[in-house]
Amino acid sequence: PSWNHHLTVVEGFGCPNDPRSYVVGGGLPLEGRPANHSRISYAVMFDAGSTGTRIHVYTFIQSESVELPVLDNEMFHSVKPGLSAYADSPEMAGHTVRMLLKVAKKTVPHLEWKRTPVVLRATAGLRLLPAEKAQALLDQIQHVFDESPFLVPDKSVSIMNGTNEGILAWISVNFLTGEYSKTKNTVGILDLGGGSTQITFLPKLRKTIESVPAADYVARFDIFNTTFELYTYSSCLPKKFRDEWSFGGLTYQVSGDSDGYTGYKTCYQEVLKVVKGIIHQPFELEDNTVFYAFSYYYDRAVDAGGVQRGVLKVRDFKKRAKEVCNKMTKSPPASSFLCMDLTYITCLLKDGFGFKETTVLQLTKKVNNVESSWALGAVLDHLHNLKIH
Ligand SMILES: Nc1ccn([C@@H]2O[C@H](COP(=O)(O)OP(=O)(O)O)[C@@H](O)[C@H]2O)c(=O)n1
Repeated sequence: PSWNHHLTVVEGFGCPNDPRSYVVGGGLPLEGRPANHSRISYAVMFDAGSTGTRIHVYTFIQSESVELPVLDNEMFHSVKPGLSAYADSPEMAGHTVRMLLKVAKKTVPHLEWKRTPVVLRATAGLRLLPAEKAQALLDQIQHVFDESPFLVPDKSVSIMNGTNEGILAWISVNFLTGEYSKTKNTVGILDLGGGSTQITFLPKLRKTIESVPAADYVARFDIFNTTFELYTYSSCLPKKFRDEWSFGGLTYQVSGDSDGYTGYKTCYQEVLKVVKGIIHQPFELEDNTVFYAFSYYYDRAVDAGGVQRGVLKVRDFKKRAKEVCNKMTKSPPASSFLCMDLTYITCLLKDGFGFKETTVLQLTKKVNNVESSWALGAVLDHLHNLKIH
């Protein structure tokens, strides 16, 4: 199979410097596209996350000879807060999705609307809401989709489980790095969201698969006549982000304990209580497996001033956590949750998953200018039915 990964930014959407929205494109020059043997198609995926709702509009070139399509374009736009903030006013959730659909209408040519699928998958935010509140939000969105001029497939609006989030993010990143076709060099993924965290990789040793504590740590799916067998683990962990934390229509005031101890060591002991023992440590986390870490891993590394050319060792998180936390004992911090978050990440990586301090992580927001998220994998699964089980 041939792969086209030459994606370049060609046009901004909305405000040109707005990091929440952009379009990438490039791919093959138009005159280079074989007219009879390939066709252009579009797909719309909504990521209803705990901290925001995002729309991805993908343009694919499908040639007859290649099983998977070539990604030509991604139009992306995001809004805050996430849909769970509208737990008591579902019509606001519908309004959010209706507004974002305007992006799809601008991107997809009019004639293609009725052939273009629209799908929404919700993650931790809706998973954590009472079932009837989450259902009211989903019903409202289904209604907006049904009213739209796009193709609405069966089960187009649903809550996705954490395991699928991990697998689909793995598919996305390996599709974008082009590592699918060379199964030996696939990269692992680490995702840390507002309400859940995932680790997924292709084990090199049989023992890693054999030593999992439960069957749902292993995911299988078919692509290119190969069955991939991945180690995947998704965990939902209590977290204290922000000084005011809103969820499901309630706002929680979060404050420090004035009599409590401060500093990295004490903070680490506290975080350890949450992480230790509840996360399975996979048998192998070999130094030669590259892990791509995104979402909060990336955001917090940037906040800590620690991303150098996108590469960071586990011990760099620890170093920055120590500096930030120990400085806090002397003067008030610039960002009140940075100490806690960096300590949390260090603890999750070391004592949670069992990474070595020397493990190198590839911190990334985008791969080849396309958002690193499960959304692309979810579209590929939808279009090609990868039979994940
Ligand atoms: N396309 C995306 C999606 C999420 N994110 C970041 O990922 C973090 C949390 O993601 P999320 O709201 O989807 O959380 P979960 O619902 O997955 O727990 C935030 O820092 C987002 O800004 C991103 O950078 N790009």
